[in-house]
Amino acid sequence: MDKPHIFIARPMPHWLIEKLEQEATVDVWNKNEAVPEEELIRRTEEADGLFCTVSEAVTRNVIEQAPRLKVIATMAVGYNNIDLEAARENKIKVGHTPGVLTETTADLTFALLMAAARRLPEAMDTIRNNEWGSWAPFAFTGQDIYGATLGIIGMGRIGEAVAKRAAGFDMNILYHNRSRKREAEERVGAVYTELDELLGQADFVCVLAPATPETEKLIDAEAFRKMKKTAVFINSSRGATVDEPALIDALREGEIFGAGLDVFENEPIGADHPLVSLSNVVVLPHIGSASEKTRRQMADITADHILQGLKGEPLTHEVPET
Ligand SMILES: NC(=O)C1=CN([C@@H]2O[C@H](COP(=O)(O)OP(=O)(O)OC[C@H]3O[C@@H](n4cnc5c(N)ncnc54)[C@H](OP(=O)(O)O)[C@@H]3O)[C@@H](O)[C@H]2O)C=CC1
Ligand SMILES: O=CC(=O)O
Repeated sequence: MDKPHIFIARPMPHWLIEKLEQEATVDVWNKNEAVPEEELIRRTEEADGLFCTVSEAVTRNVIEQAPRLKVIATMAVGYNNIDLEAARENKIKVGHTPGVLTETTADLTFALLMAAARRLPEAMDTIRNNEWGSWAPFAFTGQDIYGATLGIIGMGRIGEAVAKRAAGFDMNILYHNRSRKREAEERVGAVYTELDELLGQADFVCVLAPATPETEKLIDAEAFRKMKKTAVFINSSRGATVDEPALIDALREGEIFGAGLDVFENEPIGADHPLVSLSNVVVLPHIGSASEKTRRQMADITADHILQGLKGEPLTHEVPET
């Protein structure tokens, strides 16, 4: 019998390809950029397994033109780029990587919070540009982190890990979810609030809810108006949760103090993106889970999901039913 066939949508290390080649033939997209839809259709039409990332739009169009496909495994916890309904209709299993990246992403989210609050990139540019004159009493004054109020929208795995870090800074922690998470309240001393109350009280507003139809542009112009003028907005979930033009206006007009962003409405963004030229914004290229250890583990789990799917076995982390 012919070996099954796998398409991997990114360059991957040899050990991972060799692991998959023991069971299948493997085709790899050798560019570090999203596979365009037409190419994705072409490369998956004969595939039994698709190994993808956050950047591929795995649409109904792609899925319906891949009659052999049994498993889609994304090297990410978020799966908003995959048409789950089309996958279910076509009896394709979908796997993701929850848990393994939680602490690494929480580290990055807290780093963004600190960098934006204390204006680190802006201050560093002063030295890079040879503009540091002397110690100046009111140069680069930012917002205090210690003892401030953190509002987390989406108190899931990563939200709670961020709250744990915040507790070490004696922060007051507010959170908003669709449902209360009483265990988290006990573990990190977080207080459940309605969204509007959180927006009005928080010194730091941090979005960690997934991109869903319900969270699309959840943070809009009105939400920014409700925030303190000294508030710092942090987004390391997905760009779709924020109305980006409204964020740009809020930053330009001083409705909020600053922002730390790891994700954007349309990724990648370039140097000409309006958010990049704003001095009160820290921008990162979607690197939340990017530690060497975590990315290796995510790749390995994703490869396991592919192999499990090819054998018709349950996936270790199948995406939850919605
Ligand atoms: N920047 C990066 O590199 C990374 C980004 N991410 C992003 O972080 C997200 C969260 O990951 P993780 O913590 O593991 O996921 P979880 O599923 O553990 O947490 C998500 C939380 O969001 C809450 N939520 C869902 N819908 C809403 C809503 N409409 N309003 C308010 N809260 C909501 C959920 O609670 P409830 O159901 O009660 O509402 C849940 O507690 C991922 O989906 C991904 O988009 C993840 C990893 C890396
Ligand atoms: O954005 C990354 C993810 O794991 O989701």
